[in-house]
Amino acid sequence: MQIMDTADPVFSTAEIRDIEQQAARLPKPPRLMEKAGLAAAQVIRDQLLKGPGHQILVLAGPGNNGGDAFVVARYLQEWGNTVTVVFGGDGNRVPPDAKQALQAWFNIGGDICAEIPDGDRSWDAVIDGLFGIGLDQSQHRPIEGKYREWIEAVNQMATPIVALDIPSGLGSDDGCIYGIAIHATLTITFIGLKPGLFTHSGPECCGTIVLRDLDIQLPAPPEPHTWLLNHKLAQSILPPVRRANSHKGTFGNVAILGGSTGMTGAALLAGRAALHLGAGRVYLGLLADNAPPVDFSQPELMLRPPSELFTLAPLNCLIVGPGLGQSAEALPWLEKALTSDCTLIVDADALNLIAQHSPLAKKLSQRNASTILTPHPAEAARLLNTGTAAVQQNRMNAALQIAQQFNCYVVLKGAGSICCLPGGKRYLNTSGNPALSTAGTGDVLAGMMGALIAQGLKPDQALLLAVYLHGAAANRWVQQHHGMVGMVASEVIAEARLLLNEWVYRNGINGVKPLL
Ligand SMILES: NC(=O)C1=CN([C@@H]2O[C@H](COP(=O)(O)OP(=O)(O)OC[C@H]3O[C@@H](n4cnc5c(N)ncnc54)[C@H](O)[C@@H]3O)[C@@H](O)[C@H]2O)[C@@H](O)CC1
Ligand SMILES: Nc1ncnc2c1ncn2[C@@H]1O[C@H](COP(=O)(O)OP(=O)(O)O)[C@@H](O)[C@H]1O
Ligand SMILES: [K+]
Repeated sequence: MQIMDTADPVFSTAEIRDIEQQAARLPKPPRLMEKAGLAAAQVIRDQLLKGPGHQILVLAGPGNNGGDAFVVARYLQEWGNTVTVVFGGDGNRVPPDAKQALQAWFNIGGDICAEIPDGDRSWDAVIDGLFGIGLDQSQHRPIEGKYREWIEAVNQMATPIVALDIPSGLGSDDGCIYGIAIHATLTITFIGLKPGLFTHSGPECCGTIVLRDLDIQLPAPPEPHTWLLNHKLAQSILPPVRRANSHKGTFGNVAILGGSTGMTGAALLAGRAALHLGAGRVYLGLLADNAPPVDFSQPELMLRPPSELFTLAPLNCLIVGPGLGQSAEALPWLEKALTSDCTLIVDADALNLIAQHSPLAKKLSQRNASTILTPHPAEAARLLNTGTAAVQQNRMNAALQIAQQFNCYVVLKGAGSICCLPGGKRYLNTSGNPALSTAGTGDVLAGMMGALIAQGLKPDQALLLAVYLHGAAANRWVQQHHGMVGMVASEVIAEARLLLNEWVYRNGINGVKPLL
């Protein structure tokens, strides 16, 4: 199994600029702004407004994003709507393409306003063409003044908002909000997908995302380094259907090291997740003084003293961290885990201990077998010796740095989790929701990953499938419960098991013959 190479690429702002510049150097350069504006107007007409006769408010900014807005305004007006354009720039100082688009808007009798018209006029749609990928992301310059007021005003309207290219105020590379951002119903993005649409505040600001690639044909398009982790990709890395002639050894052994006093639940959750996602055998080594000898509601789990984990028949995956704690007692166990020769998943306090003890960090980066690190943003900050805010301001970069520093597979968790492979390839997860913001869901993710490794998936496959499946399980729960309140980590396990079975056995249950 190889991770499919037809996955959807995601491009940084620099890569999008490179594509634009290469297109401009073609013998017959495409008129990209005209194409972008027309494509967006068609989506708005066909998918949102569904016909003419609408009142539309268009916000146009000082750069080429404003140019796109003028083109959209012109088409929607020509197609029988009443369009009001509010323009914040200086008509003489806009870039050349935008100037042409503004002139074309004037040529059909269009007008511009300097402010959103007062009064209780009701709009059928607001088009946001204030800022696109040209938003200044270098100095964290916030949006202020009239642009801020306009964004505030339209966000408060109960009107659908369509963002052109990216919601204004959202960083295309990092998903950060620069002071304030448009909360769009629909984002029509041009040329390529951008990371900021999918991580940090991106999922909250973008609404539905539609890509219009503008059909740019380049002789040497840039090689993507980032892809979307979506349903299509997840379906390409499923474990195979089970052979009839199998036994528990076929589906591998997972062990979990953690569960100090007061935190045994974390290790139990990881163990239950590993069991329910299909591992053949699951062992737990609990550090707690009075560790229970058995989990009575999950007696299939094999509870052992931690030392026994290292004497077991070959392990396919060792998970260290859930409920491990940061005591002096935990340290030697972590050290032992780092020297193991099976695939290792390092989670929770194991990450915190590595951040505090440089010999452990060294051992980690020198491991021969594969290692997957699963930090949430605060754990990532400790590993990088920085603050959580700094990690969140550039999640893409933080994930890459950790992967490179420790030569590991990484998932940087949180809204729009970022998976990074040791070579630097990144995948942006599109599943999941805030119902997951509850204790224990990270332990469940680690257990799910371990189960997939035990069943034969490679570390990159197990990482990507577990992250997507975990979010998809939470999405399914939310649909069934009509909201996001009160899901508990154990419920993610049940939903994930159901989904995985549906995906693997979508063509029926192989090997089971109907009764005659
Ligand atoms: N260049 C091209 O070939 C194409 C560009 N397109 C559009 O052009 C956009 C990029 O255009 P630009 O590079 O002109 O950039 P934008 O139009 O996104 O923004 C740049 C303008 O915003 C101002 N600005 C930046 N940060 C600000 C802040 N925090 N507060 C206030 N003002 C701020 C800048 O001074 C500049 O005037 C894309 O997102 C896309 O919408 C599309 O038409 C497709 C083709
Ligand atoms: N708002 C959210 N949107 C999407 N996923 C989320 C959100 N909040 C939390 N999650 C996911 O839930 C899990 C939480 O993990 P973690 O913080 O380690 O929890 P714990 O340590 O309690 O097990 C991660 O997989 C994270 O990506
Ligand atoms: K915009």
